[in-house]
Amino acid sequence: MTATILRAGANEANAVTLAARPEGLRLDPAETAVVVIDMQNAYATPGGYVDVAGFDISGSASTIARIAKVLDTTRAAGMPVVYLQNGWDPDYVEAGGPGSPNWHKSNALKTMRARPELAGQFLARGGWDYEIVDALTPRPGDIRVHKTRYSAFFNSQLDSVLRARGVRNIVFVGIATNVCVESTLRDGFHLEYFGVMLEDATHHLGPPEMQAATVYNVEKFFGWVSTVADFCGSFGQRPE
Ligand SMILES: NC(=O)N/C=C\C(=O)O
Repeated sequence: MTATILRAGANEANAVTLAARPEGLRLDPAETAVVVIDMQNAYATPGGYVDVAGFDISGSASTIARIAKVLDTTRAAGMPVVYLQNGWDPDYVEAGGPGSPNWHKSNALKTMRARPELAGQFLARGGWDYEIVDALTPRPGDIRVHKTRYSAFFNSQLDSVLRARGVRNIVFVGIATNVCVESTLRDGFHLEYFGVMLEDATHHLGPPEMQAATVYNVEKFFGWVSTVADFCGSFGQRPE
């Protein structure tokens, strides 16, 4: 850690120092939220969409356990927990038809088209695949936001939910590092949010280089990278 950045306008008296790369950050908990990206059965449970589509989800159990620790610390510190849930209505109108690139690129939609016996199973609101994994079930006071594309800022309530609470700093956890986490952190950057990714509370889709590539992108261009231990150590010391 070479330097420490205090976000302009933040309340220094309340700020907490978070070890991060490329610089440490001083963050005011009153302006900080944890955003949980897509910790749904689809992405983190055997039998869910990405498992059936052939991606390796062997790292998801340890990721879930580390996210649970982050959320305990976040709630105890009085900071908002915002859960994103990726998916569409049961008729898949929100997925877009052939006129949408999403229709062509979504591996959930492609897998269901290739295997008609799976039609309707993946990422449909109201179904098991869409639900948050049991171990991370939202608690009273947590916020759920639905999203229909990789970036959680696109056509969703996320920006309004955060701005209404005065949030300027977003700590990201979830799956997948290289798809929805990175897309959302990038869009947050362009909306002037300070984005921090907890690298060991995220998990990639595809080969391990994908995790490393996003860590590089975030650290070098779009935000800051920290760890679960550093986050819990810093924010866990605040009185409830
Ligand atoms: N949550 C994600 O990162 N999703 C990635 C792929 C997909 O939803 O098909």
